[in-house]
Amino acid sequence: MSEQFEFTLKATDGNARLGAIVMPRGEIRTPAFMPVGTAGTVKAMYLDQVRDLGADIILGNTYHLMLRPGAERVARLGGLHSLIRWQYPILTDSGGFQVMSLAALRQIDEKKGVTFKSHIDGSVHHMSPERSIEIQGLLGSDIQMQLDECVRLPAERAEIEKSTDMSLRWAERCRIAFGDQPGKAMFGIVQGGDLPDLRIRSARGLADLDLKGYAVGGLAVGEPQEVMLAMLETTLPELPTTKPRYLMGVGTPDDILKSVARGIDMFDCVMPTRAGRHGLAFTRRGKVNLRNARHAEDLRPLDEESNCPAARDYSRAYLHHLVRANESLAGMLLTWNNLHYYQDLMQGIRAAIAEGRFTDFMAETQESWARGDI
Ligand SMILES: CNc1nc2c(CC[C@H]3O[C@@H](OC)[C@H](O)[C@@H]3OC)c3nc(N)[nH]c(=O)c3cc2[nH]1
Repeated sequence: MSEQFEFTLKATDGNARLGAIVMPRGEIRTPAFMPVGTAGTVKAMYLDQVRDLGADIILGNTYHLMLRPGAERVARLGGLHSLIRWQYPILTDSGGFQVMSLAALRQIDEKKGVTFKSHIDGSVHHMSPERSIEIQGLLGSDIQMQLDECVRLPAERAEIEKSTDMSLRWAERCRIAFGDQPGKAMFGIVQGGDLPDLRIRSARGLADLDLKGYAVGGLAVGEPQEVMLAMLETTLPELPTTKPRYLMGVGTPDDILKSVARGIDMFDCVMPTRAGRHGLAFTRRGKVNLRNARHAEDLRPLDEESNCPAARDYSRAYLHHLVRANESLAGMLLTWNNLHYYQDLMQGIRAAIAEGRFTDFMAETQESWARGDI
């Protein structure tokens, strides 16, 4: 395996970027959608299916994996890649976000980091910036995220400023803890809430650390889409064009199109997998809720023109039955359909940027959704 992490910008179309990250475990074509594999599995999917759909990289999550099976245990078992049988790149989040959204009894101390009780068994855990990087190393993560604090919106300026400045200092500690690991990368995470001056301060502070990549955090936390997009327009010009930009937790297909148009290279979101488990299908003609009784005797497939068997070969009537019966196969087929739809969208985005027709592609895609599900 080569010891490199090389991002190449191949083409631009407006602010939309076509690129690739070459790493020892494989190449990541950007704009990329990264399926979420929080606890070492992309729920309801076999990982060779995930790969066949076009995923170049999947996500793992430090918070979940440190609690179960445990970071040291994963290391003793040979690391995440061999344990879950995924030989390609893995990006792991640092755990801060899940601590704030899942754990009980959370305390944040700038020096010590976060102290929290496991939502699984109530055990108490401490995670400093250094420990988060150590855990991600034990997991064998290829792209590691700094420990940060993601401020929920709406929030007071004072709270956002204090948290953003602390996350910036934690980025420096994580960079030191990460050290020099050829072929791996540590990304900083831009915070700043919905305040442009703090977004700029955070982005410039991280840019000064000369990291291998930059995530835009603190978004997709309930703010309106226009606020998210405005923060991208404020933040992205402050980040180096030669490094990948990753918008955390985003998003719907429409979010992705509009964020690519503003210069984002990487996305992750539980939407396609979680929605699939709840009976919701993403299609070229918009979303279809298979729980709805109108599908009960509809023998049409989700999309007769799709090359995904889950979209092409099963009737809506059968999918409706499976969803209503809460059968495992419902989540399996709809997750398969949804991840196929997302990766097909990303492939269409990459081709459109390469051919200088991204604006038309975006408009045609949005019009197709608007025509609705005939
Ligand atoms: C949904 N919106 C959203 N998610 C977010 C996540 C979790 C993504 C992580 O959460 C898991 O998916 C639920 C995935 O494992 C992913 O890993 C990177 C964030 N993580 C960090 N460290 N900092 C942020 O500012 C942040 C913002 C987010 N906004």
